[in-house]
Amino acid sequence: MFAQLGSIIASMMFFWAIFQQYFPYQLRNQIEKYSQKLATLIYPYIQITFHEFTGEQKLMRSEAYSSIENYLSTKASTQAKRLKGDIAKNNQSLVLSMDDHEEVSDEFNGVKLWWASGKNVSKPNSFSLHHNIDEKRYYKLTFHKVNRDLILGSYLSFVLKEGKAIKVKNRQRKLYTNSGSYWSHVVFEHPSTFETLAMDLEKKKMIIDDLITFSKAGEFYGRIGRAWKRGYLLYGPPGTGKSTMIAAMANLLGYDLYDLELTAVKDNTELRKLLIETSSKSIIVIEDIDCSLDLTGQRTKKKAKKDEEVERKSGVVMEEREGRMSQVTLSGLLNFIDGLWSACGGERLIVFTTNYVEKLDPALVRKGRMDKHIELSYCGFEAFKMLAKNYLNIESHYLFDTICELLEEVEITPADVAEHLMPKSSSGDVQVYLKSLIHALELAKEGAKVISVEDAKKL
Ligand SMILES: Nc1ncnc2c1ncn2[C@@H]1O[C@H](COP(=O)(O)OP(=O)(O)OP(=O)(O)O)[C@@H](O)[C@H]1O
Ligand SMILES: [Mg+2]
Repeated sequence: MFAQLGSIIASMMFFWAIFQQYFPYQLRNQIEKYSQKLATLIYPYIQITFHEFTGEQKLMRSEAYSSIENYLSTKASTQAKRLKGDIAKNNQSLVLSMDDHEEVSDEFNGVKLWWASGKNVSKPNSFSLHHNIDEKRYYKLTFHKVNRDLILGSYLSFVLKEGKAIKVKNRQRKLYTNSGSYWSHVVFEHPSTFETLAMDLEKKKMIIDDLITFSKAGEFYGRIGRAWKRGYLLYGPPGTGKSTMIAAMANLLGYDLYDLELTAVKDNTELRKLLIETSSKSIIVIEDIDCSLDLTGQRTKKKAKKDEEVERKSGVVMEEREGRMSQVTLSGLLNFIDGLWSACGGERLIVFTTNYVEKLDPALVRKGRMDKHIELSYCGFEAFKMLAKNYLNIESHYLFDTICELLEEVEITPADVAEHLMPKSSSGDVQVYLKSLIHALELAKEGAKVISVEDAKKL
């Protein structure tokens, strides 16, 4: 009934627009005033329109509009008959929104309201080179006037918040790397998750809990007057899953990753600039912190040639590359972590990785700076079972007992185990993979170092 009433009022307005020019100015004002009053009397609904584009030139896409679009996407997919589909998030999931001139209803605290989508089409400018028809989309919210306070207050802020949260969930995450003093990024599409990460189950659960608690604790950090940040130090031998875990963290929280290459940063000023440019909801990663920073805080500018040669041979990453001398100091990094860092917004994790935790300066790893120290270690039986499940899709096998015994005596990294479990032929015989692993473990037990698959084959 009200829809009809609406259209009657609309047509009245239309005729009014045509005839008003024939009325004297004074009278026109009076008529307008009373007709508005009459309209609100018989039409007890309030309408709010949210246009897609805002700003003076109407070029800026309105944030409210896109939040509403996201918020309505779930409602649209169950209620609307005509939908628009679009691809989002790593080109994998489909995002649906309602097509033009569709309507969906919503309920908030027992109050019913309606959202309609619409568009205004204006004729193309005949002088314009582009004969695109100018379409201006909008969402219109209709609700009863008795609910005005509720809708304008809590409902709308609820919609905007929900919409933003959905957007964050659907957005494409990015992996940033620094080359000199600026960041460049690619789409972050690492498949690693905590489910596929092989490690002690209890430890894994603790880390996940810690991360989730952190991501939800914005209000808490604000209340106790601390910056919303957390530092992790991941340490352990190469191939134990430090980098893999960082990717899993980013996937779990939906954060962007900033992979900071300290050796490419010229000095502390440049470091500060880079770190300030990072956005919130991000993880800043400094890999192999022991190699990228001279931890005495004093940079050795000239190295004896002999030393250099030794380093090159042993494959140690050098701090000076291609003749570039990085002047970033430990104190520069620490100052940032404690000082400026705290001032520039929240929801940031900083993760350091190292193979040699004992080499790090105590100042860098003390509590409060690095809140959590996580050791990633050699592959235990539990971790092996997880890898076997992921790689071979088996939960038990008669060879597991042998492997369990061997793993207790031999130190082998998850990366090495994974290497043996990788499918190498189409037959995919589980036994062959497990035997190859047992063979490697036995050899290692006999005193030889853990050997790779290739070496095992040669033998
Ligand atoms: N705990 C693990 N769970 C599952 N896969 C793992 C694990 N550890 C290592 N891997 C596998 O081994 C490969 C190497 O691991 P990763 O790069 O994470 O090691 P890392 O600890 O970062 O080593 P480095 O200290 O040399 O940087 C990964 O591609 C991953 O597939
Ligand atoms: Mg790594």
